[in-house]
Formats: sequence, structure tokens, C-alpha cells
Amino acid sequence: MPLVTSKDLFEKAYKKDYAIGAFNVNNMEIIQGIVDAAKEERSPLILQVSAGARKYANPVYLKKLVEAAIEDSGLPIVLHLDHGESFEVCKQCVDDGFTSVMIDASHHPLAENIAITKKVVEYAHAHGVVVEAELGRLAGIEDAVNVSEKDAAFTNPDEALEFVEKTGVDSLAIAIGTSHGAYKFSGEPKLDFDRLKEIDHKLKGTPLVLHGASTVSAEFVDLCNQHGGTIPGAQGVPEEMIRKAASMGVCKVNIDTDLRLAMTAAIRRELYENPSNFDPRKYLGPGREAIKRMVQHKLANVLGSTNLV
Ligand SMILES: O=C(CO)COP(=O)(O)O
Ligand SMILES: O=C[C@H](O)COP(=O)(O)O
Ligand SMILES: [Zn+2]
Ligand SMILES: [Zn+2]
Repeated sequence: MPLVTSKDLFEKAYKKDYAIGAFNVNNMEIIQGIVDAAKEERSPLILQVSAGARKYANPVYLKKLVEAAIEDSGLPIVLHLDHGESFEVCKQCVDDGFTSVMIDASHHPLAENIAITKKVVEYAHAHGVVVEAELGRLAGIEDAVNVSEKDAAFTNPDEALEFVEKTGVDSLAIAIGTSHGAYKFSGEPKLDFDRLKEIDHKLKGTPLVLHGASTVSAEFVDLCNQHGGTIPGAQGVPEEMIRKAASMGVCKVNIDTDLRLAMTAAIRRELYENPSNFDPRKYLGPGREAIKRMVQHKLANVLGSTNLV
């Protein structure tokens, strides 16, 4: 089984109201933990690489590791560029054999976002690669104090339709109240589902993408804090909200923070409880195992993308 694009995966996910998990990968243990979980659940996967990941682990290594994961698992796996910041970075990844790229020009004015995205779509499609783009601003949205501020940051449904029609993009990342990292809400978690419904209605079948969709489960935060960590007041998107989004046109759910927390919690506990150990396998192994358990739960009980392969 070679690397696949997300086209067919999203089509089925859209119709059946489940979502494909898109997990950020940075090293071998993270990839193995995710893929072992997907193997048991028979789930297709999107493994995504950020600019930070490319810098940390030479992308040549990451691509080979993902190819090894496909060989080992036989699963359909998409290799995706997360938050590509320019046409050049997206082009590089297309040329490197990625099957999906994200162009994130969401910080530019609409016309410019459209122009940059269109250029990426033209190049990628000519090479059989699919494109995700972003409309709306994610970071710091929870700090918006008034309605007009929120309205300016969240994805506008009419602009979304114009954007998709003019760019020919394959999927669209939207801003409805999520944000990256472990501190998503200072009070009650809240997403703008009315807006999601309107966007989905206008776009009539374009797969939507939810960034900043980690749950930040108390189990991992507490484990970190009990073993020397300081992550006070971390809060994520409740699982039932992700389930709801998956039933409303969201076909791709991005998860990085939950991987970081699961792995760090297990490693912290291991090192804390075994201070004389200096064999990395003895803490990276439990880190990998914690990722596997977390991802398995996510695929089976939150995203619903199991028994598909
Ligand atoms: O959106 C993400 C990667 O693009 C990750 O989101 P989290 O920080 O919620 O895991
Ligand atoms: O979108 C953000 C992802 O969590 C990737 O994070 P990173 O840029 O630190 O690799
Ligand atoms: Zn963005
Ligand atoms: Zn993101």
C-alpha cells in the first residue's frame, strides 16, 4: 500500500459522520504509537508534519519512517504538511512526495489568501496532491471580548463559499473557537456550532478541518503535575464537542497537544519512579505506549473512524 491522498477518506467520512484523525509526528516513537493504535482499530490515518517537525527531524527521516509504518501496518496513510507558510514550502513538500499539503495564508487579507492558496492548488493538483487551506484566525480567539472581535476572527460563512469556489481547495480549516496548545479556554469551553452549521450548509460537501482539537484530558495533565510538571489550568475541547463537529461536516481533526501530554506524562512518571534508570528505551517505551492508548481511545470513542480497512 503506497501513501494515499485524503480524497476518498474524506468523502466517506463526510457521508457517515465520522472524522479522520490527523496526528502531528516528530519522531519514531510518536509514529509507532499512533500507527500501532490505528492498526488495532483498523483506522486510516493522516500523519502530519509541521515546519517545527521538519526542522527537528530532517523530513527525509520522517518520510522514511512513515513509509516504514505503511509497510508494517498495511494501512492507508496520508503524509500531510501542517501549516505550510508559503507556496515554496508547499511546493517543496509536493516535490518530496507528500500526498497532502496545507497552505496557511489565513493571516493575510482574503484576496491574498485566495491568490496564494490558488497557486498552491494549481501546483499540487498537477502533481496529484490535495490541498487544505485556512480561513479565519485560530490563536487567541478565546481572548476576544466582544462580538465584533469574535466575528472578525471566526470564519465567515459567505467568505468561506467565495474562498472555496475561487481556489478549488480540497478541504477548509475553519475557526469556530478552538486554538492550538493546552490552554484553549479560560472559562467554560464553547464552540460556535451555529457558525459551523452555516459554513457546512453553504459549502455543501467540502470537507472541513478542525485545528486545535485536542481534549487535554485531566488524566495526563494530573500525571505530569504529580511528577514534577507545572501545567496549571490546562483545558481542551471536550470529547462530545469533537463528536458533534464530526457529525457536522468536519472530516479531519488535528491532534498534537494530546500526543505531547500523553507521552510527557508517561515519561515523567517513569523517570520519577526510577531515578537510577538511564536507558532511554525504558522511558521512551512507556511514552510510546501512552500515545497508543490515547490514540486508540480517540479513534474508537471520539472520531469513530474504526473498522474501515
Ligand atoms: O491543530 C493542530 C495542529 O495543526 C494541533 O492542535 P492541538 O494543539 O489542539 O493538538
Ligand atoms: O499547529 C501546531 C502544531 O501543534 C505543531 O506544532 P509545532 O509547530 O510546535 O511543531
Ligand atoms: Zn492559521
Ligand atoms: Zn493547526
